[in-house]
Amino acid sequence: MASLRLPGSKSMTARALVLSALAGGPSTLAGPLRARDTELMAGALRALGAHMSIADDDRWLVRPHPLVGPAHVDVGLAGTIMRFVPPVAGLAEGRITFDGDPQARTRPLGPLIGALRSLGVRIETPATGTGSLPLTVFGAGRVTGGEVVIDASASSQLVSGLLLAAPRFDRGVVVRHVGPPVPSAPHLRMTVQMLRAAGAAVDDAMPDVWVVEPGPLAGRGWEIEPDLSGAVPFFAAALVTGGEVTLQGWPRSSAQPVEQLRSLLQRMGGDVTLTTEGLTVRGTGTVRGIDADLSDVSELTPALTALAMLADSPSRFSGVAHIRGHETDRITALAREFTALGADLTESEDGLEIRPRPLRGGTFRTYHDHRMAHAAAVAGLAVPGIELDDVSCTSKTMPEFPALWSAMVTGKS
Ligand SMILES: O=C(O)C1=C[C@@H](OP(=O)(O)O)[C@@H](O)[C@H](O)C1
Ligand SMILES: C=C(OP(=O)(O)O)C(=O)O
Repeated sequence: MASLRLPGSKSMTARALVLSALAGGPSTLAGPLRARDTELMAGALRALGAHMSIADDDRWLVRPHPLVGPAHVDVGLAGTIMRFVPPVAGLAEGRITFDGDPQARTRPLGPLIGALRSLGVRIETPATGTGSLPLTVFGAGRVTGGEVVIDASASSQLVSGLLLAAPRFDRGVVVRHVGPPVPSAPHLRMTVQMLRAAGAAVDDAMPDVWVVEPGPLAGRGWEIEPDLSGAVPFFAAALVTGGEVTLQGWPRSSAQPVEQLRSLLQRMGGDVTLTTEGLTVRGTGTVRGIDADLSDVSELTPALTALAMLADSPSRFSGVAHIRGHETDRITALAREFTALGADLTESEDGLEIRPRPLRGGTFRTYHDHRMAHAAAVAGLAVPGIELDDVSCTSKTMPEFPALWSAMVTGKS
């Protein structure tokens, strides 16, 4: 039995920082995530002029300030920064350059660049550019805004980025998605919910259309929920071992996709309950294979794949073609690394088919991807001798992952 206190949600922390930097007065973030992605996000907004006090682990303070360049934004490997900050840079005055880790340069950004240009933002990319980093925004101090059509099938963040800055555009924004389905719908709902909490008028009643009216954003106190995605490998551990894992401090009502997760874990043989202590997952030690569309919770694919490999029947995961553009091509990376450990799994264009059979130990490459490390950790509960080539990638969203994991495994949490 383990009871864990996990850091705040990466997605909520990123949104709260952006909305706070664009607000008319100061804001606080209670329980923020301190990790590479969110520290770089705070650094990016600070480079644009916002005052960020983030020394205290439990409470960050943001004081908005007029946005100005010149500035350089290091996005690291964070999708949230490369998609949420260029629209903010358009509102700043001056030249703002963006770049990141080598793998960040392969992540899809073209639709956002095109959309921002059509909304009146001047952006330059190298002549050899392929619709990704590096790029330069020549901020004019204002963005006209208006209607824009975008294919956001590569990432919901392409829409979220436009929406978060849109109240500050002269005409707000109407975003229409055209193309294959936009993944990660719960993250879009989180964007809309947090915009409304900051006082923005948002209409998302029509499928694939989002309308944000121009208007002020209010500074406020943000309560950041514990990170549900970061909790999933720990919940998976409960299923694999037949144990019980509680995520402390879980709110009664959440902006994260807890119902989708509950349904998946229950179908795989777990029991999920919300008590006064938190969100508790119980396992029986038997894991069941499932056929599931993971598009709502695509970032959980690596941990769920590891779980499916330890199940008593095959699984098929679909709906996640776009995770080939996450920190690494997660479909290929999972297939390659688990096959090397003796697994029988095959890639499809939009997912994975997993036929469980005994695995052996060996080296598991993470490709700088924190969630690959989570997958290996889950598999390692049942298979001795799996060695990660690099565990430091977990600092992207949870630097304390290695310590928390070993505390759980050794019964100290
Ligand atoms: O907006 C966000 O905070 C996120 C949206 C999702 O991105 P995609 O839609 O690209 O999957 C998710 O996978 C990512 O980890 C965080
Ligand atoms: C896809 C992820 O991150 P990012 O915000 O960089 O897209 C993730 O955390 O699984």
